[in-house]
Amino acid sequence: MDRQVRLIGAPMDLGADRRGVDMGPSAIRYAGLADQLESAAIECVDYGDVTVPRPEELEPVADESVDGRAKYLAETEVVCERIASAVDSTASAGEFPLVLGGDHSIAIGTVAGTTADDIGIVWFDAHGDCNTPETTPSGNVHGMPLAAILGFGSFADTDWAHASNVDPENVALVGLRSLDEGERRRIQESPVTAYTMSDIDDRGVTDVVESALTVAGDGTDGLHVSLDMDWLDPNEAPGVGTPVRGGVSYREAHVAMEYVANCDTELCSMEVVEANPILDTHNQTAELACELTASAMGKRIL
Ligand SMILES: NC(=[NH2+])NCCC[C@H](N)C(=O)O
Ligand SMILES: [Mn+2]
Ligand SMILES: [Mn+2]
Repeated sequence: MDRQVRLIGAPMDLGADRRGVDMGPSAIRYAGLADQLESAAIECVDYGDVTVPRPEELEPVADESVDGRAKYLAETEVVCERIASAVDSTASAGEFPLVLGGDHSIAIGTVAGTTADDIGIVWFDAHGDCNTPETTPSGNVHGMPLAAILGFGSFADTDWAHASNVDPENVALVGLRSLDEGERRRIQESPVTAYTMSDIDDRGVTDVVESALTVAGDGTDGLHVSLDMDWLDPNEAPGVGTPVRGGVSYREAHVAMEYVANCDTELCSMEVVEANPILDTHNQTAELACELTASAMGKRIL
């Protein structure tokens, strides 16, 4: 990374069922992200956290049916606008925005803040995150951010979420192994490219990640990388709210991030999400989040 990295904390937990993921940014900082970047000669400055309302402070939503379909969507919009503005001013200052989650709903804000005309996205996740308020089984917005960014279902008219600079043709999901029925159909019907864990089993992680980077980088002028810690196997990353067996290994995750760092298309933003210290073992998941982002920023073994 040739630009200074600006850390933006997004202590967001309104999109997930489990409390504690709001402590992700502190846990990742505590694990030593700034030091790791600096030891790899990557300059780093900490912007602090964007403000997120706590669920206890919020008025219960009167219309239960709306609330049930996408919980805290109005509050998510407010938080995502704050994240977008932090990302936008970071990019405008010539720095690189690295957003620390928080649950995955924050990705809507990161992408909304990107300044490139055409961006591609690589989404490393066990889940598709392509539910809409119409298909969600849980009502949790962290299961919907990619659908929101791509304007699926009723997200088509939400201009705070639906990103005009992202063509679904330039979006690749990597590592899928848990899909709800509605999002499975949505992914099959859309031009998004999805690589499941079976593809990684068959082809190996480097081949899959190379293809994903080509999908996202071809004809675009910026690359956004979204790293959900539940992409990894729960043995490596136990501190996540929605763990799914059969994820990538420690080394597979590192090599994937090294490929991200070497990609020809310029990286324009990244977020690392879903690390939840309450569910973790000795901060193992946040430490891994920190190591993997350092690899994506260009840290090397030798
Ligand atoms: N970012 C995540 N961890 N998402 C998990 C989503 C789980 C499930 N598919 C749902 O929509 O509720
Ligand atoms: Mn996930
Ligand atoms: Mn996710």
